[in-house]
Amino acid sequence: MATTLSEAYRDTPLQLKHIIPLDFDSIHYLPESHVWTESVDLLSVDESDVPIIDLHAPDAVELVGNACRKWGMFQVINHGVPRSLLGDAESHVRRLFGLPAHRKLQALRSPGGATGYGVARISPFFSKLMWHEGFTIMGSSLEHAKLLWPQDYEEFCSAMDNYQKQMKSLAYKILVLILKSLEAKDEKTLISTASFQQSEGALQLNSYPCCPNHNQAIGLAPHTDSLLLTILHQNDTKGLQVLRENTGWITVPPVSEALVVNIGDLLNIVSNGQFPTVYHRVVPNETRHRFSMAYFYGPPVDSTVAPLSNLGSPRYRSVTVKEYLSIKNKHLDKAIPLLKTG
Ligand SMILES: O=C(O)CCC(=O)C(=O)O
Ligand SMILES: [Fe+2]
Repeated sequence: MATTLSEAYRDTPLQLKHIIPLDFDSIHYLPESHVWTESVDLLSVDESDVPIIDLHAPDAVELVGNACRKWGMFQVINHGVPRSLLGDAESHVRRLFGLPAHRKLQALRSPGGATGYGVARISPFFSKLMWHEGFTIMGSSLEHAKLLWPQDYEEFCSAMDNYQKQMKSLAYKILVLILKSLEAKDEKTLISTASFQQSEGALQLNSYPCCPNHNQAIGLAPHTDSLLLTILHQNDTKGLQVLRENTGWITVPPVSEALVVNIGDLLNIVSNGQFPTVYHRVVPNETRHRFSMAYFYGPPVDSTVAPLSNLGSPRYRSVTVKEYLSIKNKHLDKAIPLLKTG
């Protein structure tokens, strides 16, 4: 039977501190466990020229290709996702994270599990904890939504289903543009063999409450996303930053109407290293509560990903999605270098 994404994400049981977020309602200082000054360089540049691409522009393929090569990310406008749908999903996210801590803990991710309420999955790789709480959905959110709102879960589930459906179809459109920009001769083969139409997706809801002493805290530690690409909606509060060689951390400003697209590790492999995965992080804000919704899009978990054949001798070995996720779970940043062929 085909492996599901949530099976592939299940890992060895974690310590509770790597599952249970802080009770942000009752804590009004930055605990020592969350002070990052020694381990993270928090220097950042505020102005940003992250590309904003109109998906209907006649030269969209070229713009997308250039952005992937130079930035590993971009923002898209004219993407066809109705504003009302984004607003509706965001209001459900606010409602979820606005619940008191004891209610949210009803839907806590299980120690070896992949979905539900909890801290970021990358947490065990860092000695300090992050100023963040998350909620992960893979497929239906029913199981955990019922625990949060026993009488009143349907609206949340249907908003999340709609949101995922829209994101999946947008992700597919963007992927096709990206593959065209690589002049993928075997684009057709790639799409049909990996049956990207039957792709896998996961939705990660993120909340970064107002943070005392925010200059010493981190919302989400530097990381790359694992699948092909990520589509991110952020509320009107900045915090997302991307790492640029020779410049440092650059803020990706919230642009109303725009969605952020990040290249993930699997696309780095498919592009034979032409599109590097982008390192990104989130810095918390002192006075504003930030929310985001990240949709991770990838091929079916049992399918194989390899550099496209028209892009020269392969710099990475081929790997199944399942195997890649298991390597990433163990090695985080070292996962991609471990696949290098030469
Ligand atoms: O909150 C954000 O802007 C980024 C979230 C993110 O990077 C993730 O969920 O992987
Ligand atoms: Fe991310």
